Amino acid sequence: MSDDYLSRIGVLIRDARRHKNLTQAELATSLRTSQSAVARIEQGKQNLTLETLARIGEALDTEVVTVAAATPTNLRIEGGRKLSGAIDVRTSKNAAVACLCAALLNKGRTTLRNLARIEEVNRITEVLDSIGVKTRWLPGTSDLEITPTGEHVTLDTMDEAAARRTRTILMFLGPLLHEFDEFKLPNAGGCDLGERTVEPHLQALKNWGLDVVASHGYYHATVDRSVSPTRAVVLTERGDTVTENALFAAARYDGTTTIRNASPNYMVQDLCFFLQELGVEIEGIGSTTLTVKGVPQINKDVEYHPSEDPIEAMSLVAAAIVTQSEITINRVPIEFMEMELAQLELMGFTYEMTPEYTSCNGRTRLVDLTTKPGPLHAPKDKIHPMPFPGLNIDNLPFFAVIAAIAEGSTTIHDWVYDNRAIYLIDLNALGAKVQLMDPHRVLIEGPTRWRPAEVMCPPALRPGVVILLGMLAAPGVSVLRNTYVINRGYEELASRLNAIGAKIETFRDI
Ligand SMILES: CC(=O)N[C@H]1[C@@H](OP(=O)(O)OP(=O)(O)OC[C@H]2O[C@@H](n3ccc(=O)[nH]c3=O)[C@H](O)[C@@H]2O)O[C@H](CO)[C@@H](O)[C@@H]1O
Ligand SMILES: C=C(OP(=O)(O)O)C(=O)O
Repeated sequence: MSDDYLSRIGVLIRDARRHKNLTQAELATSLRTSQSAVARIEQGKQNLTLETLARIGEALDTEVVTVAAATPTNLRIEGGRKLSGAIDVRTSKNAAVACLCAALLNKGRTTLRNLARIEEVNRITEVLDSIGVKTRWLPGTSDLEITPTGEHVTLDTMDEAAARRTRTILMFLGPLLHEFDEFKLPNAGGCDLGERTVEPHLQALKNWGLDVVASHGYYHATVDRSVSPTRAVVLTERGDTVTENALFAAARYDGTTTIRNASPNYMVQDLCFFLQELGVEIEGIGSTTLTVKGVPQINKDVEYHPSEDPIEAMSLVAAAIVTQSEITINRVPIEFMEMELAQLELMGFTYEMTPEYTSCNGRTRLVDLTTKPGPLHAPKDKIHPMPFPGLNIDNLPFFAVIAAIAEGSTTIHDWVYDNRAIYLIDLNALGAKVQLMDPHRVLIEGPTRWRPAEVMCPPALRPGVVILLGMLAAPGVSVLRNTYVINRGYEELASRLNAIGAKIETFRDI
């Protein structure tokens, strides 16, 4: 490589690292090299092998320096087509990750049936495999078998690159506090949505003696076995994964725990159902107070079917609305879509539903929903999320693309994430009129005269899909670049949409 080329790559790497808020030392740790080597690379003073470039690309989650098989996936979308036919909602990412972490509580074999085959699950199975928990897709199925191979997991061999690409690693704290008096985990990653809190997890787990110090890119955890919950554990945020961590701790605690301000959301319910299969007694599922009678040692061969994804259901409803299509969306977990549908009805949306039937977990209620195309108008009031049974925060971004086709102005207020609403202005490249009022509120003027565009996928899952849906609406050929984040949460989304009439081609650079 010429020196000039090396310094250009160096600048790209430096910029991508800063964008990820990593220090040179933190990047060096994930590359298993020294801070001075990273400094030399960024100054263009270090010869780079293709393998090193690929590893840097992975660590920074950027296409800039990615090569070979790790090149980014792009989508070419021929928009303006109507969709028709039927599509099934797959099982949810968020229940999958909760159950995968819960499998760490079990010394027996766990089989998770019909799991979504998505990148988020792949990252966690990579982490599990690297610490001595064997994972295996049963041939010809989407059933994942998880078997511990020793008395304890081996954290020293953890695939840190995989761990750092997901926030889920934070949910290893709860299961691992039962295994070790002292351990360390790499810091959590995931979608770039601004700062996301960790403190509520640590406050919750303190009740079981866990103390965590974060330094140099790791959580250093110690467990004081003399500490156990003496009164109700009150969560300082009604977070989904916080509640899950508290449940992991309570599940193998030799006693009964009451968890207050628990999230009653869909993935927490799925986790509770799975923990019940493991023999843990839980009362109050679906409410904000959970009472858990733990089982100190769990060694059971169990299977569990996580339920269908309300966020995918909402994504598909939005796809139908923006393409003005009549489609049937099968297996919609209706309890977790009621607010969204009520909000859509306020905007003039109509649909039909079948009677309810039960998901394979035996608990979650499903319907098949048929969308009816028709004109939509802006709602009178702002649209905002609330903890379940409110409108799901992960479904909020889809209202942006829906508001863009509705007549009038819609305000969307995302109080939850510091950095998610901002990605919605990428819809403007497709002709939408989305104005960022402040970091948490956007104002959308509809209807939109869509036009095709080439857009870099935002580094966040739901906004990425929102842009994709805008492209489905826009007549002409659009390109969405670097879509890893979409694959983090949706299984084969492009080909499944193609099966109902979309025209989306997947291609890679280089
Ligand atoms: C794997 C998984 O299940 N991920 C979901 C989970 O992430 P997770 O449970 O990790 O969500 P976070 O803990 O990051 O919470 C999201 C944001 O909401 C804020 N917050 C949360 C609760 C609360 O009572 N008050 C409050 O202010 C947090 O400070 C944070 O900024 O919940 C998020 C919010 O529903 C969803 O977007 C994620 O898809
Ligand atoms: C924010 C999301 O997920 P995660 O918690 O995995 O980042 C999401 O599913 O939209």
